[in-house]
Amino acid sequence: MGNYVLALDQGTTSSRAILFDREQNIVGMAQKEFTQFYPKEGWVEHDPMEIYSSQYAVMMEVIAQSGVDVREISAIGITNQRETTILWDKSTGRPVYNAIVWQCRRTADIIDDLGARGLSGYIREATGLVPDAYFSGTKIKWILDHVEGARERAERGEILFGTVDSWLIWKLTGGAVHVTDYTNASRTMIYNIRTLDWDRKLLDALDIPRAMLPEVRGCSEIYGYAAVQGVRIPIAGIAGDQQAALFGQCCFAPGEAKNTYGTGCFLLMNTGGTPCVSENGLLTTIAIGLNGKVQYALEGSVFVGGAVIQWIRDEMRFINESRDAEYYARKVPDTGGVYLVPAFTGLGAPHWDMYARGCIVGITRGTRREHIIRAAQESIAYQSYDLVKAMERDTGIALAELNVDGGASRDRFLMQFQADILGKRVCRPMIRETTALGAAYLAGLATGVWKDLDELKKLWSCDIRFDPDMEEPTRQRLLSGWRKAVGRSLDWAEH
Ligand SMILES: Nc1ncnc2c1ncn2[C@@H]1O[C@H](COP(=O)(O)OP(=O)(O)O)[C@@H](O)[C@H]1O
Ligand SMILES: O=P(O)(O)OC[C@H](O)CO
Repeated sequence: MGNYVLALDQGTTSSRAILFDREQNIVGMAQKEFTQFYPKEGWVEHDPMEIYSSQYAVMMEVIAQSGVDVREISAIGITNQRETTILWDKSTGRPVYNAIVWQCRRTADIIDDLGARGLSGYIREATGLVPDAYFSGTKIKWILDHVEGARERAERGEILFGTVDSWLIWKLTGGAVHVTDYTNASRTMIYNIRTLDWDRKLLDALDIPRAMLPEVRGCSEIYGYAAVQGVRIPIAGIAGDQQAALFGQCCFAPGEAKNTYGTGCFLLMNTGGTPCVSENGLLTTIAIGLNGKVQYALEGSVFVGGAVIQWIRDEMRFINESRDAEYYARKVPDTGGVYLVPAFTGLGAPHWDMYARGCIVGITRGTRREHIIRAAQESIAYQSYDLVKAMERDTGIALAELNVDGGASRDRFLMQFQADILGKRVCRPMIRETTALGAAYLAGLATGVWKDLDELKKLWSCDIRFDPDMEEPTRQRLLSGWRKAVGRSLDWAEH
């Protein structure tokens, strides 16, 4: 058995590969951004071939760069942007359409139609999800409806569906394996999280043939082998990226939670072996499936988190690099009363408004670029605040502190503001790449690199703590402004 585990982390904006050793040290890391397509207002697509080629390139790069002999790599773990939907031709391995990305709003009317047919309650009950264009189900239907002959071919099993994990495994195994795991299946809106099977009623409602669906497996087992430099490496772990981060933060027990600041923000709490139903706009989802048993989680999903910094950088051109946001935010003592609500693709939890759109309010003659940059950063923390409060109301558990990770968690201004606005300590772990670490854990557990969860927990440690330092009246005043600003963005787009 080798001494290394390779994690492939296929995110919304980039593909990453990270090589870990047994002591959980990062031995090598490679990352590649890939193209985002916005063919129409509110639509978001990726090229599945570019997803695969960028992921394959970083995998090879990290191996070459680390100098590790491939025979020393025990296993590959896969983690991925969730819900993003890919359909491909089984015989050629070619996608039949671009990947429809989780953020894409094009299927909002299909959701409205399901609601009109009285299925909203059933969707919540069976899948744990709030009916929304976010999830894969309506995206599959859209492709089947719009690509000529696709439904008939899917019925014959000639066209396959997969989330990004399935797609990567299919490609890496040379078309031999068509699987997904419980966590990714739980994000499709066609998977029943209680019976642990694809849901017949929802498949019928969306006219999705069962023959095109992958087999759903546990998160830590050998699914197949990838041939790398002539060596067969087992692919032995799969989890959607948010669940992988929860696992990578060692939130193995009920009540343990983390918040990830990536493209979006995702707060997940492990709720144990029975699904916990939210009354505050959170999702019930599968946290992990190990040894034939699943654990559930409550999740708050915010669509635009770190992505608002990219928008400030790429569309507004206020900054050159994401890390400059912190510098400019600190140049002003506050936002001067400005709020930015980044409802660019609607609002997720706790509002679930597909027709909300972004707004900047409170602008005066004195508003400067710095104020807007700071308002953008603060919006990430306010949205996360709303998630924490919803979760505390649902579970009756007051979080003692917030465990954080993800690309935007390196922004110290943001982390301090998060602690201030929450009135809670924020704790950032030594390894911020917890998503990849979670995938590595799953693959390493399946192949004997690590013995059990206790061994993993022993090696985990918090690196930096941010303690709250804001007067209560200020906190309340800022939060009340945020609530007013959110009100302005709701139900904006025509429908
Ligand atoms: N120094 C920084 N300050 C603020 N935001 C950042 C910084 N670095 C990265 N980000 C944001 O973090 C996000 C990328 O985080 P990452 O965890 O890599 O996301 P994903 O897995 O969604 O691709 C981007 O949206 C980016 O704007
Ligand atoms: O790519 P990320 O890290 O923003 O994660 C995307 C989520 O999985 C979407 O649900």
